[in-house]
Amino acid sequence: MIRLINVSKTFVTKKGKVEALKNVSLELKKGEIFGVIGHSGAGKSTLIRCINLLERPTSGTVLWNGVDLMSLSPKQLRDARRKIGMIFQGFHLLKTATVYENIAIPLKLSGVSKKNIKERVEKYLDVVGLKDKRDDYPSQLSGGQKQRVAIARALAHEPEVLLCDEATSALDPETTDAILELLLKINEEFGITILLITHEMNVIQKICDRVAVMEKGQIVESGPVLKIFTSPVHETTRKFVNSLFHVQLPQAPSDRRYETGRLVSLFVRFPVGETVLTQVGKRFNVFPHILSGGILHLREGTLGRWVVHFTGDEKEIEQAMLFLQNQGVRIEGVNGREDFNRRIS
Ligand SMILES: Nc1ncnc2c1ncn2[C@@H]1O[C@H](COP(=O)(O)OP(=O)(O)OP(=O)(O)O)[C@@H](O)[C@H]1O
Repeated sequence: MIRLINVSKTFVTKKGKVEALKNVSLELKKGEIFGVIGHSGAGKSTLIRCINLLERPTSGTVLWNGVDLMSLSPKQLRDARRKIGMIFQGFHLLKTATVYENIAIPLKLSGVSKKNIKERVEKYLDVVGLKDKRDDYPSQLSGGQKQRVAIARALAHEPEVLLCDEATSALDPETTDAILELLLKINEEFGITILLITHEMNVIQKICDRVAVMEKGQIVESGPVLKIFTSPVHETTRKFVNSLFHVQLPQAPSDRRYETGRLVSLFVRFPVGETVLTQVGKRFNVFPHILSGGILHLREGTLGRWVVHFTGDEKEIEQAMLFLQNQGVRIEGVNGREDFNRRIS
């Protein structure tokens, strides 16, 4: 539905050139929620703004349902943009207009009939749960309520895609969860495709189907969320994934407690994860001790990541590792302790 092909964006500033995007390619599929994560300055905002040409790429192609957006006339581009809604971290509401007017005014400017405006505003205020706030002004609303108004305003144009530019970054964790729930509902009930950018891995975890990790203007890794969380390859991706599991690794190699046995990090999908360590304990003469880790609920399923110290007979431990691998568990040596963890082939 949206395809970026080798998109680059260079800003020319007084201090010199800034390559904000370097040959970025990605495809957004109909009906999915796609997340782009990266640290500050990675190029996320530039990327999302290039999708609807709020920022014109320096080179490359932006395809919208097969049409090159950069080849369109201003009128054609305006029409295409109506199908691409956007919400922002700072909400961008009109301070002197009521909630109702904030949604109605852009519809009026787009030429929607009076009757339709009323119907749509009422419908989408209901969808975002703000019916009773229709006559309030933005200054009377909480951050979460302001973002709901912005979402209703975007939905009122009945877009095919919703672009979310750090939509939850200004909100507290509880309000963030409520807005993420709302985005999920919009995706499921109205079939609206969502592309969001964020620097928070929990946003990716909770609602995304696929994710791309950005660094220095490039996508360094991308794929289905469950796969990326189970087997992150790039160092930046690993750090983002670790940030969610709060995995604490034993200090290596000075800690003598782990000189015997096997110290490993396990990535386990559920339902396998529910029983796999109990099975290991029963089948083999080994004792697994979980040192740290946690369980994450992703849109696609549940994933556990544990740092486990296995003690017991060395041959039995080897068998247990093979058993775990056969159950689909990914086993990684713990940082700096690969010498203790003989390679498992
Ligand atoms: N209009 C601009 N003029 C000059 N440089 C810019 C402009 N917009 C962005 N940049 C630069 O491009 C790079 C990428 O910025 P961008 O805002 O896209 O990153 P980001 O990942 O969204 O970061 P943040 O999360 O902090 O917003 C940065 O080095 C930034 O300073």
